[in-house]
Amino acid sequence: MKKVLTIAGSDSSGGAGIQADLKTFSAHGVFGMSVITAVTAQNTQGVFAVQDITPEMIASQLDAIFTDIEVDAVKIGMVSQIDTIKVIAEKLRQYKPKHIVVDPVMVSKSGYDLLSPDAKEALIQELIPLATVITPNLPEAEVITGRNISTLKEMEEAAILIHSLGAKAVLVKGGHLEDDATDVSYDGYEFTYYKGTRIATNNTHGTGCTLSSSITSNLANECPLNEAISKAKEYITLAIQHSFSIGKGVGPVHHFYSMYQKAGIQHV
Ligand SMILES: Nc1ncnc2c1ncn2[C@@H]1O[C@H](COP(=O)(O)OP(=O)(O)OP(=O)(O)O)[C@@H](O)[C@H]1O
Ligand SMILES: Cc1ncc(COP(=O)(O)O)c(N)n1
Repeated sequence: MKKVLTIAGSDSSGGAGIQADLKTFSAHGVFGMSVITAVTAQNTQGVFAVQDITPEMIASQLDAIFTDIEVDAVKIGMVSQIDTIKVIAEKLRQYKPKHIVVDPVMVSKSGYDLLSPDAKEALIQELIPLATVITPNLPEAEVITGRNISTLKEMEEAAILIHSLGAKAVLVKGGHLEDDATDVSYDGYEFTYYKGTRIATNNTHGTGCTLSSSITSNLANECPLNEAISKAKEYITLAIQHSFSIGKGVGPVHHFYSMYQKAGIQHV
């Protein structure tokens, strides 16, 4: 069984962060491990408090995993602070996992800063050069490039710019577009388009975490990058189609559909 690691924050309500990542890993049949960077008190309505884990504790978690277990792919989500980013980058440069998927989480769907504003530059300089693929949504791509992005053409231009910062490939996600939820990737040679019809639902908590964890699982399972992304796009589309309301705000996506489907069991 392939072994995958998420380095991310905990979402107490289970829709995003570490919890979404581990659910996605299980649904893909890979063995999930986690390094927790921050604990958030959040629910479907908002983020109410954040406690960052110390850089020393993050380093210890990474050492514990990498000195014992061969890791097939890593995903990075919420990284919170400059020192958190620096220690993660240092350890990943030391242990050199084959695949690193960077989801540059900045602001939650509910509008809370999950990345300290002064840490944006560190994320760009330290994590982008390590990325097999980086998966910004439109607001994140705007912060990284300093440009406004609202069309497919502007998404392509942003992908070229972010690629030039050192990522091997870039996937600009269209979840925040007005029309279709089409994503575009660029690997330095060509663009690939992942078409998605917009699903009319408010329950999209953790879509980005789920997509990046699905890509990570597929890379661990030795899919070439474009196939890893297109399978992940199918997975997130099904997960959004089967999302549901819990609580009073933005509900989570459904993670077990592919398992039910494989087993021939009706979705419940
Ligand atoms: N309403 C929707 N219908 C269909 N696909 C969607 C919808 N919303 C998002 N997606 C898709 O979900 C994936 C994640 O994109 P999105 O832009 O939502 O990421 P994100 O903003 O980083 O998510 P999050 O911040 O919740 O982790 C992309 O493939 C995007 O196209
Ligand atoms: C710990 C953690 N990581 C990531 C997100 C982003 O997800 P969303 O944009 O859906 O709020 C989050 N809310 N919490």
